[in-house]
Amino acid sequence: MEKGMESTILQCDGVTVDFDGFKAVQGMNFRLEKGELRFLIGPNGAGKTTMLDVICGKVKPTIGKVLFGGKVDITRKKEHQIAELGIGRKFQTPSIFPTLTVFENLEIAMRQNRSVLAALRAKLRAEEQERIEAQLEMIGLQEKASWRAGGLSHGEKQWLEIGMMLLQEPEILLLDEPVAGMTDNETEKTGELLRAISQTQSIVVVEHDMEFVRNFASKVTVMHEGKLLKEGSMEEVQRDDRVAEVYLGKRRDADAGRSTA
Ligand SMILES: Nc1ncnc2c1ncn2[C@@H]1O[C@H](COP(=O)(O)OP(=O)(O)OP(=O)(O)O)[C@@H](O)[C@H]1O
Repeated sequence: MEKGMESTILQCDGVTVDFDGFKAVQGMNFRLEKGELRFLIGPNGAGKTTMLDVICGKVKPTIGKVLFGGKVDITRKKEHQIAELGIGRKFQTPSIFPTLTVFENLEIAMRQNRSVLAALRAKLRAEEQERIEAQLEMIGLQEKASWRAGGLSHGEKQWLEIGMMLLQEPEILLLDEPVAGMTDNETEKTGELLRAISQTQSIVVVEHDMEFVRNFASKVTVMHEGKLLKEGSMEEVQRDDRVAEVYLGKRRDADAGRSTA
């Protein structure tokens, strides 16, 4: 989709999550446009992961709405129904089949409705073979299609899992710290992969690696104590005194902040 024709794919209105009296998220508003690569940042315990959990249906908000595609309120739907609607979640630890090849992992992901054995036994149609090959190219693993997935590097395993998610054709991908533990080179490649994906899909990334965010974010959402603290470009966010305060734990001198911004 052209950037000028963006429209809202996800809208969270006044989301509050209460864990036995503790409000992990409080009145959070969040809006994601189609084809956006959005970064969700904030100090430890800010509520970022809980927001992803709400969007994918793992956690139910006590108050608030989550509208997908402008009309469906998904807060009452089950996790698997939300996944079927087109919201894919990737956790930090890869969930690949280590003893199967890279290609077989992608094959299984494409045929998610069948059992592993049935998926591997069914003959691939030419068009399915092409889809897997295109996916291998996108995640940069064409040369390793016949490798056992368990033998891949940490970064490659993450890309394989992203490729597996993409074969399920989600409209939104939710990623939790995708570059944690990656080498600089792998981190750079991951940023480029996410950019490429955002040509056709929308992505929300929870991230602590600020250099990665600086290099790849156009819009950043900052959370603090369960609330929206600031939203804007990385430059705008970095200039904000309240953001500096929550990250550094002290108030930055406002004048000094302005003169160095
Ligand atoms: N199931 C739960 N029960 C009780 N409290 C929880 C639960 N899950 C999270 N919390 C608390 O909610 C708050 C927000 O947690 P969350 O994991 O969303 O923060 P975060 O911003 O993702 O932090 P981090 O960057 O450290 O992963 C934290 O104080 C956490 O301890």
